[in-house]
Amino acid sequence: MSKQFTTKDVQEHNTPDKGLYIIIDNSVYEMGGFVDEHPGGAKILKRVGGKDASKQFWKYHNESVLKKYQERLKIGELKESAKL
Ligand code: HEM
Repeated sequence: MSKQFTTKDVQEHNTPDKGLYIIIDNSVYEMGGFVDEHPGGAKILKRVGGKDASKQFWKYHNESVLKKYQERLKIGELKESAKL
């Protein structure tokens, strides 16, 4: 089973130093090691650290980006109770 996170866990990881967690749909991604490589730039990613970035993600990317990077960046899922 994949690791479960609360929205609080995600909120507490909002800088590359602490770990830069973002939520896309109900999955949690750790972007700290990827910010400097992100083709869309580091700044825009840092701005959504600790937050749900689903809307922004789907605006600029498609499913193939997620498929390509999820093995490297995905660290788990949001807990059921955190979806409220
Ligand atoms: C798992 C998270 C993410 C991954 C793996 C990722 C990866 C990428 C990749 C590979 C590109 C190059 C274009 C492409 O191949 O489609 C890109 C472009 C971009 N990304 Fe991300 N990205 C992520 C999250 C985000 C988020 C959360 C934002 C906004 C807050 C963002 C904003 C952008 C922008 C603005 C571009 C440039 C689009 C363009 O030049 O047309 N990305 N990203």
